[in-house]
Amino acid sequence: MTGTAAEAEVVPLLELAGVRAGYGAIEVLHGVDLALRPGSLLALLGPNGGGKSTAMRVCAGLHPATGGELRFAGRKVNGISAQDAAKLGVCSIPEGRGVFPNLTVRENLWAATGTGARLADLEEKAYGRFPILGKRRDQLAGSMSGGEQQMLALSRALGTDPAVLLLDELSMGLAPMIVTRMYDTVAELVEEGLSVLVAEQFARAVLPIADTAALMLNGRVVATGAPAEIEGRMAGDYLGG
Ligand SMILES: Nc1ncnc2c1ncn2[C@@H]1O[C@H](COP(=O)(O)OP(=O)(O)OP(=O)(O)O)[C@@H](O)[C@H]1O
Repeated sequence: MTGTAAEAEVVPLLELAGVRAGYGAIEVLHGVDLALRPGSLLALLGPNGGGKSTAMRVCAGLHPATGGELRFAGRKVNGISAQDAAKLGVCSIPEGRGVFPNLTVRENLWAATGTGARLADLEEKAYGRFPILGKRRDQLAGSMSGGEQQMLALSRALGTDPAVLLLDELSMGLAPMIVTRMYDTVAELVEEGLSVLVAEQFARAVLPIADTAALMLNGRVVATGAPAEIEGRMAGDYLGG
């Protein structure tokens, strides 16, 4: 699904062009190029510490770029706040899930109504997609399994009706079967038109549903292409079992 002239003309919904970023004096992104086409899934792969999370945080307006351009639908949005990125429809589920452990499932969904969504609608969608959440509606999120928490995080994110979903290490701490189930849901969302950027160390989990993959090493995207092509370029270690 890559490489045709028609696809090359599509304006990416979210784009990093030569983006640099760091922590204090230490630069960790050294000119990152990434382009998320509308209605597609881009898998950002690579080993620990390569800069995937930092790139995701730049995309969400949570971390400043010190160079290059962050673009949304072709428009430069460097310096955008997380709130303004959310208003543009960029929603992120950070590494570690981003649910409130001391709130119940229902209260967690309620906390996502700040954007104007109705709790009843959020519940209907969440429990429709993940019936187990309906059964756990009065349970504290922190006492649920990792997979259930991830389902809740995803339901919260979808409640805001995002255009772009940023998922950082969805597979972390989850059993392989649950990871497959979660990525099946993500694939359905992409079918429905959502654009998704996934940072994932466990490449095998996401490659089957990705439209495009990018390999990040030491703060640089060293290859971008069709999933099979990128899989071929990756050392066995990086594929994560
Ligand atoms: N808050 C921080 N302060 C200082 N350095 C940081 C901070 N967060 C990340 N780093 C450093 O930036 C580099 C890139 O980290 P980043 O988390 O973006 O990589 P990653 O590819 O997502 O890896 P992981 O999957 O382990 O999160 C690493 O060397 C890391 O130690």
